[in-house]
Amino acid sequence: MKRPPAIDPTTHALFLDFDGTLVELVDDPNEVALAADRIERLAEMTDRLSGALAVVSGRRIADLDRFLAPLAFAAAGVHGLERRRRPEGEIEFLMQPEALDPVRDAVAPTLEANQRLRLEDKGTALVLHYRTAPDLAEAAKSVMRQAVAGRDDLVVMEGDNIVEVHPAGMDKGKALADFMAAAPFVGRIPVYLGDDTTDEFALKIVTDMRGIAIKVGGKESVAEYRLADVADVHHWLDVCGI
Ligand SMILES: O=P(O)(O)OC[C@H]1O[C@H](O[C@H]2O[C@H](CO)[C@@H](O)[C@H](O)[C@H]2O)[C@H](O)[C@@H](O)[C@@H]1O
Repeated sequence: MKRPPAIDPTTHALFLDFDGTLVELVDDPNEVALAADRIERLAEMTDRLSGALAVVSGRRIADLDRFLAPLAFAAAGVHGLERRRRPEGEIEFLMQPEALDPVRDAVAPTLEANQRLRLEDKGTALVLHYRTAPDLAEAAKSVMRQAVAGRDDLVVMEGDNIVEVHPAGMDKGKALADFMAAAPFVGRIPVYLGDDTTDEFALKIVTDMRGIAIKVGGKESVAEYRLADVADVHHWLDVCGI
């Protein structure tokens, strides 16, 4: 396992995935938690990086704000379909929730029949969770694939014990590249930390940009560097040089 190098607060920009990177994975998506001192540390790092720190998540930005309260951070939410370039800025929504109404209708009977599946409606994305019902994984994936059949404006994306449908054309890599094109990120070298398959889009872009791509955990990755788990991420954030 190759440990990441030190970070220079004057030349790097830091992008952090949320679930599985900053917070431990748990059964109930509403029950994740980050200790207050860890949130303070992120704010301190934001200051040292002159604002060049963003959370890049599959979560809605409103949900990230709830978990990171009382502070707020620059963020790309729902894999980039929501954007906020500065902590105090407005959230931009790149798609409207109505696009997913036919998918909501299509999955409703499966949810009714399989009540151990959990639907997370993020407005611009719909997620079926099967962490507590692994035997229903195939049913969840199948209903989502069928719901988008013939719709080239929607994609199915799989994550850690979830299957998600959202509008096509966006992923964490594209979101990161857009952030890197404008202040306060432009001109810096990107550093990205993420654990899941959906983070590979960003880890690839960062590798192409000759940045520092850091995979959290043991899954296969394009990333050059590794951290073992969430605890190791927080240890590294404390010693990384920012
Ligand atoms: O991009 P991320 O910040 O890693 O968000 C990815 C998804 O995170 C959440 O689901 C994951 O975490 C849950 C809580 O630990 C867990 O129960 C689930 O199995 C994981 O996949 C979130 O609920 C999703 O909307 C995000 O897309």
